[in-house]
Amino acid sequence: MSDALQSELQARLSALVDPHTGQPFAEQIRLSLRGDRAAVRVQLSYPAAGWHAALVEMIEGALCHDGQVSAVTVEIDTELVAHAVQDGLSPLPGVGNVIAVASGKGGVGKSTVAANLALALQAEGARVGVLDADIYGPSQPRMLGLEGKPQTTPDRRILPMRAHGLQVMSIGVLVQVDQAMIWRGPMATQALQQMVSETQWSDLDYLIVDLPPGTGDIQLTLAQRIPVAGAVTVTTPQDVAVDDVRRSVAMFNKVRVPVLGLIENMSTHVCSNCGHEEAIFGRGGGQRMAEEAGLSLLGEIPLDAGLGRSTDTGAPIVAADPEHPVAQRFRDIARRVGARLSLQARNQTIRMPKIRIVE
Ligand SMILES: Nc1ncnc2c1ncn2[C@@H]1O[C@H](COP(=O)(O)OP(=O)(O)OP(=O)(O)O)[C@@H](O)[C@H]1O
Repeated sequence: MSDALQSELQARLSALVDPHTGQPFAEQIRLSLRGDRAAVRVQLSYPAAGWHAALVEMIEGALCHDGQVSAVTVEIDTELVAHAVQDGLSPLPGVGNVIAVASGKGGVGKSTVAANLALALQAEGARVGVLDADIYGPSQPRMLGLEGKPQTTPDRRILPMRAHGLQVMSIGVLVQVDQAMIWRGPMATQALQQMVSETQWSDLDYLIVDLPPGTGDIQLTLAQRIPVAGAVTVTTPQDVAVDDVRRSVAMFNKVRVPVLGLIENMSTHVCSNCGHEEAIFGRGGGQRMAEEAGLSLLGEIPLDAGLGRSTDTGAPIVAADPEHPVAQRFRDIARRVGARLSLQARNQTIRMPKIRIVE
C-alpha cells in the first residue's frame, strides 16, 4: 500500500470529530497499514467505556466505506490525568480531579445529578468518590443508601464510606443536621473544610462535590478553598433560572474555577403510564440558557418518576437500572464532563497511574 493511501486514511481519521470534546481527534488517533489491513490506536483522556463500541464503528466507517481497507483493528488507550486547581491551593491527596456540582438555587435536583453523575463516571471506567458538602440538606446518605458512621484511622483521619462502589463522605454522617442548620457561615465553612481535609480518599480519578445550593458566602468560600479542577451547574428549564445560572458562573469565575457546562434537569416530563416524553416548558430552552450564560450544554435529564424514586431510596438509576434511557443520558453527560475537563490545563505536580483499556 502506498504512502499516499496511508496519508489519506490518516487524514480521514484525524478529521473525525470526538462528539464529547467537540474537537477533531487530530493526533490522538494513529493508523498503521499492512497491505489492506489497518491497525488504529486511539488515545482518550476521559473515561468512555460505554462509547468504545460506537467509536470502533465510527473508525471502521471512515476506513472501510470505499473498499480500500479490508480489516480494521482498534486499540483504545485511556489515560486520566489530574488538572490544574486554583492558584495557591494544593490538590487533595488521593484525588486526581475535584468536580463541583453547583446550582444557583435549591430544589433543582443538584444532589440527584451529583449522585448519578458519580455513578455514571464510574460506569465509564473511572474511580470515583462523592463528597456531600450540602450542609443545609445533605441528601447523599439517603440517595446512596449510607448506613452507620464512618471509621477513623489511628492518626484520626476519616475513612470514606462505601456505596455502589463509590467512596463517599457526607456532612450528614458527621454532624447532627438540625444543629448544622443553625450554624453561621464561618462555622459551617470550618466544619466543611475540616471534612474535606481530614477524609482519606484513596486513588480517585474524580471526586464529585455536592455543594450547598445558591451563591452565598458559604458557597463562595468553599469554591475558593477546595482545590477544584472544574464545576458543573445544574438548572431547571424555567426562564427565570438563567439569572441563577449566571450568578453561579460568576461565582466560579471570581475564584478562577472553570465551569465545564450546564446540565438541565427536568427538561421534559416522562409520563409514568405511557412513557410519552413531553416538553412542558418548550424545546431548546437548555441550549438557549447555556448560550446566554456562555456555557456548553452537557445534557438534559427529564422529569421521570422512576429517577426520583430510585434516587430517593438509596439506589440511583444509573446503578439500579443501567439500561434505562435516563441512566444512558447520565452516561453521556459523564463522558462530556470528563471530556470537557480533559481540555483544561493539566496539573504537573501529581502523577496518576495510567488506565489502559484495550478493545
Ligand atoms: N429529573 C428528576 N425526575 C424526578 N424527580 C427528580 C428529578 N430530579 C430531582 N428529583 C427529585 O426532586 C427532589 C429534589 O431533588 P434534589 O434533592 O436532588 O435537589 P437539590 O437541588 O439537591 O436540592 P437542595 O440542594 O435544595 O437540597 C428529590 O426528591 C429528587 O428525587
